[in-house]
Amino acid sequence: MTKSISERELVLGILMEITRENTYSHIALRNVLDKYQYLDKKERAFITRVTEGTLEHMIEIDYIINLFSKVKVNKMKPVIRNIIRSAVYQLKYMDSVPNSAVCNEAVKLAVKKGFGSLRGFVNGVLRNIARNLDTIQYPDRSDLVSCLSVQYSMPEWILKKWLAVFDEETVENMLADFQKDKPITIRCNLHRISVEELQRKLQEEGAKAVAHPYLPYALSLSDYDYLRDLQSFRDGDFTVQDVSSMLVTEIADPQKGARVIDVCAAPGGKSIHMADRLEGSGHVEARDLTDYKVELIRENIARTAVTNVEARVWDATVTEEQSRGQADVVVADLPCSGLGVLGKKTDLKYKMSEETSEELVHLQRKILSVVQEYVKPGGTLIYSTCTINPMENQENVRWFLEQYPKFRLADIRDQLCEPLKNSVTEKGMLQLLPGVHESDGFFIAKLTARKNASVSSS
Ligand SMILES: C[S@@+](CC[C@H](N)C(=O)[O-])C[C@H]1O[C@@H](n2cnc3c(N)ncnc32)[C@H](O)[C@@H]1O
Repeated sequence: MTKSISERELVLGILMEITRENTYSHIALRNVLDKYQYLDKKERAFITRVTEGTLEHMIEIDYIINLFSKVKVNKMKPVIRNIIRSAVYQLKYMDSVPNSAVCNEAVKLAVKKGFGSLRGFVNGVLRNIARNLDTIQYPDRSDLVSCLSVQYSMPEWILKKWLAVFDEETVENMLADFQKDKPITIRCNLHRISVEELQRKLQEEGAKAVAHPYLPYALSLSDYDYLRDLQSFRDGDFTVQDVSSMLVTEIADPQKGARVIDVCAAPGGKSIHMADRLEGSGHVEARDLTDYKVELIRENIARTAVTNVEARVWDATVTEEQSRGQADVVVADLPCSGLGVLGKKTDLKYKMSEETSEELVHLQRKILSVVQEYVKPGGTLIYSTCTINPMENQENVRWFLEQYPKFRLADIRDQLCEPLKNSVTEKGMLQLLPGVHESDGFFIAKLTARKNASVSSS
C-alpha cells in the first residue's frame, strides 16, 4: 500500500499543533499514534523520536539554524520553521538517517505543503548545516546561563532560578538527566497481584520489569511497544506512576479504615495508591475540577478495580462544608509549574513562565487554606508538587505553618529508604532532584494537625 502521508509529514503536523494550538506534546503525539494505528513499530518509533527530540533540543536547534540562515528562526513561516527544525534534529542526532535523505525529504515536504518557492532556501540552509555541523561554535562557560541554555535547551529563566539555589554540578546533573532516555516506573497494584507474579507476567509478555531501589512495589518497565497492548496493564495489575509520586502515599501512611480526601486527584495515581494501601477498607474521595478530569479518574478506578474510591467534581478552592474536620488524610498534590518533570513533558519548559509559576503560588496557597480545614485533629495534610521551585515548595510550607500554627511538619525519615533519608531537608521536607535521585523532580511535606486543634481554627 502506498501511504498518502509520510512519517515526516505527521511529525510536522504534531509540531504545528503544539506550537500553534498550544496542545501538550504527549497528547498531540498520542492522538496521531492512536489515529494511524496501521503504522509499524519502526515508523511509530521514528515519529516519536523526531517529535520529542526536536522539542527536547529546540533551543540548541534554533541556535544552529540562526548561525546558518539569513532569515532568523522567529521570522520564518511556521511550516518552514518546523520542517527545518525537525530536519536539523535528524542531522544532528540521528546517524541512521543519511544527510542527503534528510535534506531531500525536507524539501519535498516544503513543496507538498505549498512552499515550492522556498525549496532552494530549505535545501541551502540544511545542506550548509549538514556540512558544518562538526565545527559549530557554542557559547562558552564564561556566560554560564547562555552556555547551559543552548547545550541543554533550557530556558534561561529556569536556569537562573536553579543556579540561585543549587551548585553548578547539581544543575548540570539535572539538565543531563532530563535528556536521558529512561524506563518508566510502574506501581504494582498489590490488591490484585504480587510483585513477583507481575514481573513474571510482564516477562511472558516480552517486557522487562526491574525492581526499583526506593520501594518494594515499584518496578522500572522497558522493552514494550504500546502500553495498552500489555494484558497486565489492561487487567489493572499496575499503574504507571513515578516512584516520587508513590512516596506520597508511603509518607502519608494512611491507617486501615482511614478517610482520605484527595483534592486534586486526576488521573488518580495517588488516590488509587491510597485505596490499594487501605486494602479495601476506609474511603478515598478523589476530586478534580472538571468532568473530563474526573472521568479519567473513573477510568483508572474501573481498570484497577479498586472498590474504596469514589471520584467527584469539586473545585478545591471552594470549601465543601461537609468535609470540615472529617479527613484522616488530605492529599494536596497541587497544580504546579512541573519543573521536575521536564524530561517527560518535553515542551512544558517552553510553555511555563516565571509569571505563571508566581500565579500558581497564589492558587496553591488558596487551595491549602481551604483544604486544611478538612483535616481531623491529629490528621495529616500531605502537600506535594512535581516541581523544583522553592517558591512553590519550601516557601509555601513556611507560609502555611505561619498561617496555620495548629499544623507542624512531621519527621518523615522513618518512612523513607536509606538512600533518601539524607535528602530530607528543613525539618521534614523532601525535595527530589532528577540526576541526583532516581526519580522525577518532586517535593513532599507532611503536615500534621495537633490532636487538640479545633477543626475550624485557622
Ligand atoms: C498534579 S495534578 C494531580 C495528579 C494526581 N494527584 C495523581 O497523582 O494522579 C493536579 C491536578 O489538579 C487539578 N486542579 C487544578 N485546579 C484545581 C481546582 N481548583 N480544584 C480541583 N482540582 C484542580 C488539575 O486538573 C490536575 O488534575
